Amino acid sequence: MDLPGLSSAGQSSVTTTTVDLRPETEWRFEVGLDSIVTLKVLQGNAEIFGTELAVGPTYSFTATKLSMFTWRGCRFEWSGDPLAEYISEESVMSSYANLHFALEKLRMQAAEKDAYYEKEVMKEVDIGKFGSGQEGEGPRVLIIGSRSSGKTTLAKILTAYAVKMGRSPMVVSLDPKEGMLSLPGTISAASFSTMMDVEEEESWGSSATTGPMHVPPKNPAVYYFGSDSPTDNIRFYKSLVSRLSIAISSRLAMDHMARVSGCIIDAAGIIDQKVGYDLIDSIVADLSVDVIVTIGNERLYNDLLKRYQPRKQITVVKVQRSGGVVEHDATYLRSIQRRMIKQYFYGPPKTALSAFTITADISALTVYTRSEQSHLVSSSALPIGSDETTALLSLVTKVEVSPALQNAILAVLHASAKDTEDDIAEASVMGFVNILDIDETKKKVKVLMPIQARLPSQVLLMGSYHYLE
Ligand SMILES: Nc1ncnc2c1ncn2[C@@H]1O[C@H](COP(=O)(O)OP(=O)(O)OP(=O)(O)O)[C@@H](O)[C@H]1O
Repeated sequence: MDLPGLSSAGQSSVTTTTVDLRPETEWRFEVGLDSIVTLKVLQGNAEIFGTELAVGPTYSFTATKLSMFTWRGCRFEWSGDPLAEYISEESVMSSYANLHFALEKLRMQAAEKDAYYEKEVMKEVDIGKFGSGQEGEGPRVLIIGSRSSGKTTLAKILTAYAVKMGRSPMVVSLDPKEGMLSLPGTISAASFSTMMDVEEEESWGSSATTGPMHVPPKNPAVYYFGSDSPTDNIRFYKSLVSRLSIAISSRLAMDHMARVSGCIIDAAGIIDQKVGYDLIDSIVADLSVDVIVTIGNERLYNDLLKRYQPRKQITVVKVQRSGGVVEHDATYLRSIQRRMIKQYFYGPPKTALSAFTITADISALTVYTRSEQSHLVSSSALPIGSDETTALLSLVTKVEVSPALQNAILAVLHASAKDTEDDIAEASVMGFVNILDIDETKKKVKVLMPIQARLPSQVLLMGSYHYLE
């Protein structure tokens, strides 16, 4: 019998589907921006991109494309309105697991050497010198493939498996359009020692540059490139990768666990022979890469093999592309980026934050943007004897705080207004703000911040991202 006012008539019933997933198969599903899919593992073991799901709790997903894989089989139930869902028997997970074990072997060797060095050599060595390329360092793995080949997914799987074995790999995202633990437009690195949040797969979970969170935040080193593709300004991009590599080396020098765990580097999908190979070269050199993994591209694999195999310390391997990888079109990418920006200020649905607005004097802010790369001065136009690099325009240029900045997302830099442009171009990111309003008459600017605080630095870097609620 229905209670008055609580009639079941007209209620939409939620259909739950129970599925038995056979060993070494995966359930792939896509969830749209405005829908939710929930799933619960009832028995057996299941993981999403290497991170294990617990038996019992309900996980919910929105705006994502994922695969739940099982090694030994599982029973689960799901409900909701996915854009697509199917079971695939053709998983590439065992080849990814083999790659993980090969890397693990290198980590074990590194740990042995590191223990010897810690004991025998460290007494006499300044710890600051014990950085990149030294004995006792785990593998530095660079993942390369064409766009939508599953690079980020492989990076997540290798990270999750390493963490499961008690490692703390330094994960490096060099793909600005994705923004690992940060906003789109950034490149970043963070040591991962705890499980990833499977419900926040697209952004690798939360970071300390976001507001307060329910899972322990990672503390990434972040640099702001300001747009989606490294080719938008190769010179600035390369300079930031160099800066990031210095930050990584100094973090590794201080962290024994991260040092022997090595680095997992997710590159942007630029692999054409002209710009792409040059970029790969500079990443390999800057980040002292010693293992290159190519995904599903025979020509790329062979080209890189020829290029790097003769250098004995670099190993080039290939793995298959998963048939489950879904291409992100431009509209989807923009929606995901918009969602990441919104969550940065307002929190994810399960931990809503109250963003905070402050008003500042226009004169108090110093805003920069990266210089156009077309400003590069040709050496033939330089006076005889001058060096091209010293004659280049600075990588960043000051911009007026004007209504053109309305809705812009600005990176708050670890910098002071007195710093030179060269210092500003190398500064890392503390967090982000959103310009809500600029009143030129009153000379005031309204700024949205993720937490209630004073603006921690008045030096801001503008990119191409805007946000309007
Ligand atoms: N086996 C799978 N089943 C379902 N979805 C998958 C699978 N593997 C990857 N995906 C999804 O496919 C999308 C693209 O994968 P991913 O981001 O790893 O590729 P990428 O090579 O890094 O892409 P890009 O070149 O755009 O950076 C992601 O949304 C990811 O979650």
